[in-house]
Amino acid sequence: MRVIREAMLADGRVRDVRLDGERIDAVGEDLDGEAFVEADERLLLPGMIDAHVHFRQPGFGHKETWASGSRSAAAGGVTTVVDQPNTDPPTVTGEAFDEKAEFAAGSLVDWGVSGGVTADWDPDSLFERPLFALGEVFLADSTGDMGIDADLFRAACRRAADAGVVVTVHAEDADLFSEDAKSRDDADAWSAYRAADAEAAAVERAVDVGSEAGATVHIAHTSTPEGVDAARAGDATCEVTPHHLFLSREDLDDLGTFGRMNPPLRSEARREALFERLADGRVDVIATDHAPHTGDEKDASIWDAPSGVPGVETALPLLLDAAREGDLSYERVRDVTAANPADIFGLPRKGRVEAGRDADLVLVDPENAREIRGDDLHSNVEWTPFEGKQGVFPEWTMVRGTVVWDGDEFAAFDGENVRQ
Ligand SMILES: NC(=O)N[C@@H](CC(=O)O)C(=O)O
Ligand SMILES: [Zn+2]
Ligand SMILES: [Zn+2]
Repeated sequence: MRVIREAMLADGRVRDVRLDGERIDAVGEDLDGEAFVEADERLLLPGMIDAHVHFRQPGFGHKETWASGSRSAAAGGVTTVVDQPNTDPPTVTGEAFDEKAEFAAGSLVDWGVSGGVTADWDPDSLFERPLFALGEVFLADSTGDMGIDADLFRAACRRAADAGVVVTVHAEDADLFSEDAKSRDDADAWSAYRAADAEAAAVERAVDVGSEAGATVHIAHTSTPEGVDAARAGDATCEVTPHHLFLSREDLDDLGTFGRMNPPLRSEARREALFERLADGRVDVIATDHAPHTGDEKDASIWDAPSGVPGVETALPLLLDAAREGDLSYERVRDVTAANPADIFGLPRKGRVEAGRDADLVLVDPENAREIRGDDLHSNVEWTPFEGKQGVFPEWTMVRGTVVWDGDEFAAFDGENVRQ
């Protein structure tokens, strides 16, 4: 059996990790076996589970494909991705799920597909499929215009509760958007329009409706400290994106319409308060909301540009750089990128460097930071909102025992549905 020798784990222990095919066989000292990698105390982490990506197929393959999106994931240390339902057709029927699953079969990393909710969804056929989660359920319109009303949300929560499936929620309350901002045409107008207060109000409603229905609620891309606090107060889990942790309204002068996304960038004070909640354990999950649009599409007025930014390849590198700077512990990085999403979404084989789990692993030299450049990334869209920031990228990424990215090239590998 192959052994990764003397790897530093997130908690600081130096251990050998022995692999048996697709699984981790043992974690210990001086393990027998054939040396596969001398880690020399470089950091070995469980691969990131990115519970929120938009890989765009079927329907929008000019923005991203499962092939390009999953290569980008692998190069960023992500070993499992979960796709969202705002494709064409939207993933709101069993048949649409099957159509997307055929595209997903071309993924280089393991994957899940969530089912969505619209007025013409078909819950009976949808819940027959191996859904990763129900969601993201859009309480306000975003890309794809899948916003739904309160009654349908309640009904959807009941169905999810019956099926034992987690509901993931895009929580913004459009009634609280600030119409005044519509007279402006600068990039910051989007942040003024989709006001910060509109998030916590929607989170509160979502956790109330969810608990009444007996559903387990997870708040997607929580962008404000008030939103995180409301989720915790209501016993919901929450995820936060890298863009809301590493960018704020102050960056919009540079980003222009490329910095438009939902929920939008917030004030620097809110960004700092969000980061504090990441560092101290109040944030459960980091997920990217990787939402690529082409440069041509983004190059429009603030009211016409589509919402969303890519991020699947830069999330772990940005977090590892924050850890290198001492702003975050490696244990927190491990928990929010792997251990917690595995627990919240029920993936017993993923998320930890532990005997019996899948060998989904990332090796990094924690001091080796480099500049993030859109040109170096592997998404189909050749831009990043994090251009010029520092990132610590993986030396290699392994999915179920196969090195799918060796820092230079991708292997041929078939990712599998984590729900099957
Ligand atoms: N976040 C975004 O601004 N856009 C997402 C949709 C979404 O997650 O709301 C997209 O699919 O483009
Ligand atoms: Zn969303
Ligand atoms: Zn999304």
